[in-house]
Amino acid sequence: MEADEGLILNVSSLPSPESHHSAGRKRFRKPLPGKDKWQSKALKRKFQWADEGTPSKQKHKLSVSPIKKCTKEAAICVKGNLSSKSPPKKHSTDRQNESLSSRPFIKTSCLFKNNPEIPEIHRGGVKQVQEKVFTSDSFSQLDLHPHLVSTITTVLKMSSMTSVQKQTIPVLLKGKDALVRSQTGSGKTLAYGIPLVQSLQGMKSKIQRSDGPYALILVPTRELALQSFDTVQKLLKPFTWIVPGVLMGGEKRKSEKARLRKGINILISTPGRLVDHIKSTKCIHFHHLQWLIMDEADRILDMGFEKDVTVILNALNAESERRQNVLLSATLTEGVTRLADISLHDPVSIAIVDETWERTTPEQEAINSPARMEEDGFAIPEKLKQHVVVVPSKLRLVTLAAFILGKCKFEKRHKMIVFFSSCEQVEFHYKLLLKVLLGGQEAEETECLPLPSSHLKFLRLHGNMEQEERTAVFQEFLQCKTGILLCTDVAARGLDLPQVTWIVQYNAPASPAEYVHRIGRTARIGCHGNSLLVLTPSEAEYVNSLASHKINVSEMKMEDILSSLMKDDRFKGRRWGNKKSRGTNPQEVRERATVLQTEFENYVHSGEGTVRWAKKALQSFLRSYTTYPKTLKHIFHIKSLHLGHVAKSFGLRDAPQNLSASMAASPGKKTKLKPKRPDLRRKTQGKRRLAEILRSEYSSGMDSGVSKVKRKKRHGKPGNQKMLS
Ligand SMILES: Nc1ncnc2c1ncn2[C@@H]1O[C@H](COP(=O)(O)OP(=O)(O)OP(=O)(O)O)[C@@H](O)[C@H]1O
Repeated sequence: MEADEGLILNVSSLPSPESHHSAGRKRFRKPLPGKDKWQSKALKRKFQWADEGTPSKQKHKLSVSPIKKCTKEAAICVKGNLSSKSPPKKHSTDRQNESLSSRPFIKTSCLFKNNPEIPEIHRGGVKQVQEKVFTSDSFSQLDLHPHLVSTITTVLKMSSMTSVQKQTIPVLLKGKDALVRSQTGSGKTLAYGIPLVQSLQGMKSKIQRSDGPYALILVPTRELALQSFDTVQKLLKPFTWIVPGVLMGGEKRKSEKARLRKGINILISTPGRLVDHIKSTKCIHFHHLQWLIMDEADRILDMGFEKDVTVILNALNAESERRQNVLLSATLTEGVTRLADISLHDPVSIAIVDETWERTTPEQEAINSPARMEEDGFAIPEKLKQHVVVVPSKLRLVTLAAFILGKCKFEKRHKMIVFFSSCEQVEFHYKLLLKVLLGGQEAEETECLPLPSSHLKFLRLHGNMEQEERTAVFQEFLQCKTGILLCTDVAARGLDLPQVTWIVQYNAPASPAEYVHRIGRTARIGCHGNSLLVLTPSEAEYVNSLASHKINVSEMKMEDILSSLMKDDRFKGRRWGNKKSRGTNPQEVRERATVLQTEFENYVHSGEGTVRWAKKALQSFLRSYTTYPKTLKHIFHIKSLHLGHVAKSFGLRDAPQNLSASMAASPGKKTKLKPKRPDLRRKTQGKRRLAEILRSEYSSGMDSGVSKVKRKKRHGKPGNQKMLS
C-alpha cells in the first residue's frame, strides 16, 4: 500500500488540512473492489508516465510547484527501480509480472505529488526586543578581591562586563535578592558566580570544607550542572579552601554520598537528585547555607520540579536562617511569579532592555513582573538570523538531510544542533542519517565518517542515554569545531556550546520560551548565528504565534534547501548519466530528492527491525504531537496530520496500520495519549507520571525506569574527574 493511500485506508475519518488534494485522492476512496483489481489499479498508477497533475495543483496556483509532469524518470516514483530507460510498455509488463509473482508489491509514491499547498508566510514587521550585550565597564571597577579580578581577566580572559553583569553584580554584592532576566548567552552565569565567590572568600570566619554547603545552585539539567560547576571552579582558583561539587543523577549515589560527607561548599545540583539526597543521605545539611541560586528558574517549574523545589526550600528554611536568593532565566514566564513569591525576599527585578527599544506606554516601563516581561516579548540576540521553512510532511526528511548536507558538507565550518521532540526520534534520525548520508558499515563502526565527507560528524544527546555517554557526547560537541548534534530539549537550556552556527528545530517547540532557549544555543555573547524552524503547511500559523511574542522569522524556500542536493552526485538520477548538471534544474533537484528518499526508505525497509524502529519513532512523534498546550492546539493537532505523508518522513512506505493501541494515530478513534510534554500548570492526577517522564529526561537518573540506550563503546570519563571535589 502506498503512503498516500494509507491515510485513506487507515484514518479516513479525519479531516486533514494537509490533504487539500482530496479531489486527487477521491479516486482511491471508492471501496476497494478486491485485491487483484486493486493491484492492477495500483500498477496502472505506478506506471503512468506523465501528465498526472492533481486537481489540487490546478486549483492552488500559489502552491509550491509540484511536479507537473512525471517524465520517464517518473519511474523514480517506483521503489527500487529508479529511472529505468526501458520503453514504458515493456517495462510495465515485465515489472507487473515480477511484482505479481515473486516480489512483494512495493512502490514509493512520488514525493512531489499530492502535497498540500504551501501558504505564504507574511512577515509581520515585528520589532524584536533588543539588548545590548556588552558595556564599556571593566570588572576592575567593581569592589572585588584583586585575585578574583585577575582570575576573570587571565583565566577567563574577559575584560568588560556584559549588561546583565553590570546590573546584577552590584545588587548581589549588596546582599539583595534578585530576579534576573536577560537574553540567552549574555553572561548570566558570571552575573551570579562573581558576587557569590566574592562573598564566600571574604567571610569573616574562613570557610572549612567540613562546614558543608554555603551556596546551592539549582539547574534543570545535568549538562548545565556540569557547565556551571566548571565556571564556578575557575572562579575559585585563587580560593582553594572553598570546595565546589556537583550532584546530578546518573552518577553513583554512593560516590556522591562520600563527597557530601567530605564536604561541598558550593553545591550544584538538579532538583530531583538533591531531593533524593535530602531524603536518603544523612550527612547532607544546610546549617551554613547563605545563597540559593536557581538558574533557568522557569524551566525548573515547567519540568514538574515544583514539588521537588518545595521539598528543597523546606529543608533549607528548616536549617538556615537568612540567605540570599536569586532566580535567573532568559525567559522568566508567568509561572515564575509563584516561585519568586515563595523563594525571594524583597527582590530587585533586573531586565536588560536596550534603551532604543520602545515600550508602548510609559506605565509599562515601571512594571517588571515576569508576566509583563513575557508580554513584552523575549529578547533575542541581535546577530541571530531566524528562518522558517514550510515543508509538506512527505518532504521533511529529505529537506532536513539536504539542509545538513548543504551546510555541513558543502559549506565550511558549520556546527549545527537539530532539535527533535522525543528521544526515539533522535535515535532514529541519528542512525538513519549516519547510515544514508555517511553510508554503510564503516560509518556505523566508527560512528564518524570516512574521509570524503569529513565535514559530517553526527552526535546525539537525549535523556535515555547512559550518563557516561551523555557527558562524553556533551564534551565532544563542546570541543569540536564542526558537527551535527541531534538532541531533545535536554540541550535547549543554558548550554554554552561555542561556535554553533545553526540551530534547526525539526519539531516546533511547545512554547515561545522554549523556542527562544533553543535558538539561544547560537549567537551567544554577541556572535553571529542562524536558526531554522521547520513547519508543515498546516503549522505555518505558528509564525504568527511567534510574532505575537515579538519574534521575527524570515522565510527560506524548501526548493532552495533541496537544491544543495545538486552538489551531491550520489543522488543523481540515472538518466542524467555523466551529463554535467548545470545550475539548479528544478526537475533534477526533485529527482535527486526522490533518490535520497528512496535510499532512506530502502534502508528502513531493509529488515523487520528497522521497520519496527521507524514505526516506534513515528509513534513517539505522534505522541509528542498530542501534547502541545491548548493555546497551540489549533495549529498542532494530531488530526491535522496526514498519516501516510508523515510516515514517509520516517522512511516508511506505508501508513502503519498497527501503531500501538494507545496511539491516536488511528486518529479516527479518539484514544487519549499519555503526554510527554506537560501542561504543568494543570494539577491533574497525571502530574506525577509526567514528572517521572520528564525526570528521566533531565534529572536524577536514579529511578527513571526508562530503558537506557546501551553504550556501544566505552568512552573515557571526560568531565567526570572534574566533579570530584
Ligand atoms: N564579560 C564577558 N566577556 C566575555 N565573555 C563573557 C563574559 N561573560 C560571559 N561570557 C561568556 O559568554 C558565554 C555565555 O555565558 P552564559 O552561559 O553565562 O550565558 P547565559 O546568559 O547564562 O545564557 P543562557 O541564558 O543560554 O543560559 C560564555 O561562554 C561565557 O564564558
